[in-house]
Amino acid sequence: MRVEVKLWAVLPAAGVGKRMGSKIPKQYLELSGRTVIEHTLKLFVDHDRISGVVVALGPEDGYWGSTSYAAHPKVLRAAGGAERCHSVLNALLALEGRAEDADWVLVHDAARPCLRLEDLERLIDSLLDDAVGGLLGVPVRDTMKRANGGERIDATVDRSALWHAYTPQMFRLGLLRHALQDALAASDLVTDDASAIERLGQAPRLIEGHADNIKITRAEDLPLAHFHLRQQGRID
Ligand SMILES: Nc1ccn([C@@H]2O[C@H](COP(=O)(O)OP(=O)(O)OP(=O)(O)O)[C@@H](O)[C@H]2O)c(=O)n1
Ligand SMILES: C[C@](O)(CO)[C@H](O)COP(=O)(O)O
Repeated sequence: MRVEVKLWAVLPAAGVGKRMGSKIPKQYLELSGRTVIEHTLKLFVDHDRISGVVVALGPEDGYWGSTSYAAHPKVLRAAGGAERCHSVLNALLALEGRAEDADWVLVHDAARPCLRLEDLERLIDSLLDDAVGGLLGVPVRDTMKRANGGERIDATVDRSALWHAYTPQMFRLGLLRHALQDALAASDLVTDDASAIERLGQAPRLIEGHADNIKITRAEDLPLAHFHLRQQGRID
C-alpha cells in the first residue's frame, strides 16, 4: 500500500534583525498594512498541498499574538533557538507525532515575503521524487571577488558555477532532522539547511527561482520588498 507522503512548511521567525536596526524584529515590520511574516505565511497556509506550517518564534516575541495567523488551525508554534539552525531543528521536532520521517519539509525564511507561488510550485514538482531534495536559488550575475581579510582583493573567483542559495529548502523530515542534529553535535552552526545535508555527503539540487525572492536583511530591503510585492500584484 502506497503511504501518502505529506508536505509541511517550517518558517524560522525567531531572529531579532540586528542588521535591520529597527525597533521591532524585521519579520513584524509592515508592508502595505500587513506584517512581513503575514505576507510570507499566506503562500504556505493557503497552499492545499501543505498539511501544516510550523513557525519558530523567539522567546521574547511579543508580536506574534497580534498577527492574523496566531490562532490559525494550520499553524503550529515552536521555540526559536540561538541560531537559525536551532530554530529549524526545534520546528522539526515540533512535528513529532504529526509528520512522518518520509514527509517533505519546506524550510522558508519568514524574512522572505516575495517568494512567488510559481517558484514554490516548481520547487515542489521538481523535488517530490528526488532522492536528496534541494532549494531555490539564482546563479550569481556579478564578478565575484574574495577579500584578503580586509578591503583589498585577494582573488577573483570563477563565478560560472556560483549560485545564491535562497529558500524554500526542501528535504525529507527525517533526513533534515538527522543532518541538523549531526551538524549541531559537531558545533557546526550551518547558516542554511542544505549545508547540513551537504555535510552528510549529499548533493542537494539547485532549482532556479527569481531574484526578487529577497531576504529582508537591511533597511534598504524593505522598500525593495514593497516594490516586488506590488510588481507581483500582491499589494496595491
Ligand atoms: N536564531 C534565529 C535567527 C534567525 N532566524 C530566522 O531565520 C531567517 C533568516 O535569518 P536572518 O535574515 O539572519 O534574520 P535575523 O537573524 O533576524 O537577522 P540578523 O542576523 O540581522 O540579526 C529569519 O526569518 C529569522 O527570523 C531564526 O528563526 N532564529
Ligand atoms: C537560509 C538563507 O536565507 C539562505 O541564503 C541564509 O543562509 C540565511 O542566513 P542568515 O545569516 O540567517 O540571514
